[in-house]
Amino acid sequence: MEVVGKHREILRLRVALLIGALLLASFILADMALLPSPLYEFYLQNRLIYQIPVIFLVIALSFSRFFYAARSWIFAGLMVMLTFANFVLIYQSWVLYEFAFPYEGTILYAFYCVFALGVTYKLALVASIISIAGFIGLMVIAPVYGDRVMISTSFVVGSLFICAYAKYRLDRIVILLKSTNKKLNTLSREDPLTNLLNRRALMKEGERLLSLSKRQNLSFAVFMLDLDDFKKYNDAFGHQQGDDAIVAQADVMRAVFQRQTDILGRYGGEEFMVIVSGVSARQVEQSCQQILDIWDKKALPHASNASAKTVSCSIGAVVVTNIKGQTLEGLINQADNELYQAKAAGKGTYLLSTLS
Ligand SMILES: Nc1nc2c(ncn2[C@@H]2O[C@H](COP(=O)(O)OP(=O)(O)OP(=O)(O)O)[C@@H](O)[C@H]2O)c(=O)[nH]1
Repeated sequence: MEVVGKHREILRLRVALLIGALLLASFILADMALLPSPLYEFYLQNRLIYQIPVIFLVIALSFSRFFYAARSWIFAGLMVMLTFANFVLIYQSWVLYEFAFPYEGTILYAFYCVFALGVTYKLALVASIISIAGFIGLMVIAPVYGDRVMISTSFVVGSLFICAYAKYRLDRIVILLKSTNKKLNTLSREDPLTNLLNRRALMKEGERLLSLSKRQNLSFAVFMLDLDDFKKYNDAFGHQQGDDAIVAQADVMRAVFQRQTDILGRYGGEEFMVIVSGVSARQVEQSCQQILDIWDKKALPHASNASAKTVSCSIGAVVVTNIKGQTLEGLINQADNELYQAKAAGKGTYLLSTLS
C-alpha cells in the first residue's frame, strides 16, 4: 500500500478505536440501570480502569512504527482482552451477588475487533477459539445462566465461529478483487500481443517522462518504428506469421532499450514508439543502428515482392537537448515525419532530426 493509503488507514483505525471507547462508555449508562448497586464499584473499575484504557493503549500504540505491520495481532489481542474482562464481570457479578451479567458483550467485542478493526480471519479464528474456551470454562466454574447455560454457550460458540467464517469469506473476496484489479490494470495498459504499452499508456507515460525531463533539464528523444512492406509480408505468409513478426519487433526494441526509464509501446498496427530521456544524438543514432543490425542478423525472409529480401523496419527519430517549450505531440509529429522520409528514402534505414 502506498504511504498515503497507509496513513489514511491508520487514521481510520484510530477513529474506529475512539468509537469503540465511546460505545463502551455508553454501555456504562445502560449497565448501571440494570446492575444491583453493590456491584457498581467493581463494575466501574472493570470498565474505567481496564477496558476503556486498553483501547486507549492501542490508540497510543498506533503511533508506533511497528503498529501497521502488527495491527491484526494487536486487535486480536484486544478482542481476547476485552472478552476476558467481560468474563471477569460475569464471574464477579455471580460470585458477589448471584447476578447474571449479560454475555452478549462477548459477541459484540468479537464483531467489533474482526469487522470494524479488521483482524485477519486466521487470527479471528484463534481469538474466537480462546474466547469460546474462556466462556465454557466460566460456565463450568460459575453456572451463571442456570438452565439456559447450554443455549447461551451454543449462541456464543455459533456467533464467534460465524464471525471468523464471515471474515474468511470477506478476506477471500478482497484478495480476489485485488488480483482482478491488478489484471484489469495491466490489461488496460498493455498491448496483449507484444506486452508493450498500448497507445494510451504510452502517451500517459511519455507525458510523465517529458515533464520529469523538463524539470531536470534532460535531453529527450522519440523514436517511431514501422515494419517495412508489412502488408506484403502478411499477404505472403498469413496473419499469424505477421503477428510473430510484430512480436519479434517488440523483442528487438526490448533488446536495444533496456534502461528502466525507457518507454516502449505499440503505437498501432505495425507502428511502434520509444521515448527516452537523458540521451545524446550519438546514442540515438547508435540505438537506431542497433535495431537495424538485429533485424539484419535475424535474416527473416520477406515476401518476394517486398523491397528487401529480409524483414526490417524504418525508423524516424527526434532528439532535443533543450526541451523547454516542446510538446510530446510536436515531437511525435517530428519523429513521424522522419519516419515518412526514411520510408521514402528506400526503407530499412533511419533518419534523425536534432533540435536544440
Ligand atoms: N499480422 C498482423 N498484421 C497487422 C496488425 N496490425 C496491422 N497489421 C497489418 O499491417 C499492414 C500495414 O500495411 P501498410 O500500412 O500498407 O504498411 P506497409 O505494408 O508496411 O508499407 P510501408 O509502411 O510503406 O512499408 C496492414 O496489412 C495491416 O493489416 C497485426 O496486429 N497483426
